[in-house]
Amino acid sequence: MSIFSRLVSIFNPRLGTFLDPPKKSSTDPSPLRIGILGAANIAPQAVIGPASYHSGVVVQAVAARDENRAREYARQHGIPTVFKSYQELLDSPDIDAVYNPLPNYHHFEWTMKALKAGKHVLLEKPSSNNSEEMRQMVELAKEKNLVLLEAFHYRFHPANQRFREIVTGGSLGKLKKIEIQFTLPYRMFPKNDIRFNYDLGGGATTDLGCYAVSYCRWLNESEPTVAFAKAETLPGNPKVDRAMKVNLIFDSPGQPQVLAEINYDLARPWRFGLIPYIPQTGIKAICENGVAIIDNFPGPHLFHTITIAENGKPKATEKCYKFTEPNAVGEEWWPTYRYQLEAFVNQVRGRTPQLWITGEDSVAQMKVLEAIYEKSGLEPRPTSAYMS
Ligand SMILES: NC(=O)C1=CN([C@@H]2O[C@H](COP(=O)(O)OP(=O)(O)OC[C@H]3O[C@@H](n4cnc5c(N)ncnc54)[C@H](OP(=O)(O)O)[C@@H]3O)[C@@H](O)[C@H]2O)C=CC1
Ligand SMILES: O=C1OC[C@@H](O)[C@H](O)[C@H]1O
Repeated sequence: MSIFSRLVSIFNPRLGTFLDPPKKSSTDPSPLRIGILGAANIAPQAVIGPASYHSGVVVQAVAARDENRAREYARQHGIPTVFKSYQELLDSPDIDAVYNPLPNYHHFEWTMKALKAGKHVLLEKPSSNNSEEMRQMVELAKEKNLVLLEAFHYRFHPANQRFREIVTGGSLGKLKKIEIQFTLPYRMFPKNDIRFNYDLGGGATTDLGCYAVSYCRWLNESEPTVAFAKAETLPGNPKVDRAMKVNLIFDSPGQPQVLAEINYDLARPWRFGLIPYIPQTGIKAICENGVAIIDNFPGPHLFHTITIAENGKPKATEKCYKFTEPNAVGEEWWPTYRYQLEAFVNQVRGRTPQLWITGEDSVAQMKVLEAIYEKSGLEPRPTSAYMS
């Protein structure tokens, strides 16, 4: 245990355990063997860490464009096998499932190739660069009877499920308006980050906006129209949205119209050019009889508060790190990604996961992202050259 996690443990045992989780005491005799495409920054958080305390999974291999990079990454993260290329990993009979955290433009090609090679795929968000790409991936996964999951990890965490239950559960009345902020300060990502690269499918909409859109669609369980979308771009980078303000309208028969006001920014300029703003990651749901707020919806395992202000009642707050149902799986310190991995493995193994994101959901999601780019006047993200 590092000195840092020891110190954290003293003040917050839950966070301390999250930082230094107990290793699994045993591994299933035939665990799901995951291969990672690319020595990606996000993989330790999203898969390698969570797999280290999931008895049904091992991270078996990594492949990178540069073999030495893959070797170093494997050494750092204790991954037993290194492949010289992504295709070599896909061709291996020792890999059952693939985690695809490549830049968005490459999601389609390498997911299609993985499915063709008979591998299940955990695919990073956004699933693709457009709905046609995702439609083809979903079709192939179905044809091959393989699992394909867009990694919207936030949905699997009890805090977000609890927030949705509060908003849609009835006592606050019907939902009328949603406000979402997802902003990160300037310099959080370097200028050459994949997020600012049009050819790789970058942009604030594909990177951050996708969460906001996904959340609103989940709360409404219907598809919106894009009423307004105004982009801000970086100097010299006119095709990439640094930030965007978006209004979505959900108009379901028999329901009040719901307006979603969304604001996201990948590099929010500093106050007076000197002081970085802290990240904003909050959602406010305004209903007929009150308001509910969740802060930190993308990373509720680190911290979060759900605030409920029902008309005529004192304001209440809740925290929800664990499901309360008697047979529910999970620990207070589990991150969103661990809950997601649980669902992915259950689905592959033919056990019903507690929550799932269907391929159809991910296709519809991409339609909204396309519509946002269209409304804003920015070009659509480029379709993969691998598209037949
Ligand atoms: N679920 C979540 O919480 C998060 C999800 N993401 C998603 O994960 C994906 C990867 O993000 P992140 O880990 O930050 O990205 P990285 O910058 O770490 O890139 C991931 C991999 O993409 C490959 N790559 C990088 N640049 C290029 C390029 N110019 N051309 C071709 N391939 C390239 C590299 O593979 P190689 O090692 O083989 O060279 C790299 O390891 C994105 O889709 C992003 O949206 C990102 C962060 C959080
Ligand atoms: O969760 C996230 O937060 C930061 C983003 O840039 C990243 O891509 C996203 O998935």
